[in-house]
Amino acid sequence: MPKKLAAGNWKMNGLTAGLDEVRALQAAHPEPSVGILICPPATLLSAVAGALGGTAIAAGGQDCHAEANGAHTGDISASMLADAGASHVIVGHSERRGEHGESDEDVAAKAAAAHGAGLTAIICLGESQAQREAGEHLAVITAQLAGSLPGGATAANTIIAYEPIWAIGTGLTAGPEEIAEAHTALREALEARLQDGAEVTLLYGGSVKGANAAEIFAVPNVDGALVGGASLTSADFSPIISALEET
Ligand SMILES: O=C(CO)COP(=O)(O)O
Repeated sequence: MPKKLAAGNWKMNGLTAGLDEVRALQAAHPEPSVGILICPPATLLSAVAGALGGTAIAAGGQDCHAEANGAHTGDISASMLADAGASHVIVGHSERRGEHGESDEDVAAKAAAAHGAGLTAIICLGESQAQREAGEHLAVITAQLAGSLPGGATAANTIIAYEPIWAIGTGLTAGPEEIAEAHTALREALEARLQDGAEVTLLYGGSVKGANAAEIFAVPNVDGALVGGASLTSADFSPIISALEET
C-alpha cells in the first residue's frame, strides 16, 4: 500500500445498507494513487472485504484481542480479522483506551498480535484537552508511542495515528501548527526508535472533513487521515481521498 493513506473508522456505525456506500466509494476511486482503507464494525467486515475484493480499497478491523484464541467472550482475535478479509486493524483508539481501560502495554500486545497474524497495526494515540492545556501534550504522546509500539514494529507493519481526544467528533480540528508540532515530535521519536522510522505512515485524526482536508494534508509529516464521521458515506469520504491525492 502507498505511504499516503485515507482510512475510515466507522466505529459502532453501519448496517448492511452501508455496503452501498462502499460500492459507491469504489466506483468513485477505481484507481486511487493513495491507499484507501475502510474499517467497518466487525459484523460487516466479511461483507465489506468481499465487496472490495480485487479492488484497490482495503478493509480493516477496529480492535483485536492480544491472544490468538481462547475463552474471551465477545472478543475477536487478529487472525479472525485476517480470516474475514482484513489487512489492517486499529488498536489503542482513545475510545478503547477510555471506555475499556486499555493501557499502552495492552495496546502494544494487541499490535504484536496483529503483526503475528500478518496485519498492519494502526496504533492510535493523542492527548486530552486537560493535558494540552497543561502543556503536557508532547510528553504524553511520545510516552504513548514508546509504550504502545511493540518489538518488531516496522514501517511495513505499523501506522501511527495522532488523534487529539478533544478534536474527535467535536468539530474542533487541531490547527496546522498544532498538528505540525505533534507530528514532528512523533516522527523524531519514530526515527530514534525504528530503523525505517522516516517511512512510517503518520495519520492525523479528529474532525477531518472535505472542507479542511487539504489544509491538514499540507502539514509536514502528515501522510493521511484516520476519519470517523466523514468516512460513513462516499459523498463525505471521497473529497478527503481526492484532497490527499492532490497533496
Ligand atoms: O476518532 C476518529 C477516527 O478514529 C475521528 O473521528 P471524527 O472524524 O468523527 O472526529
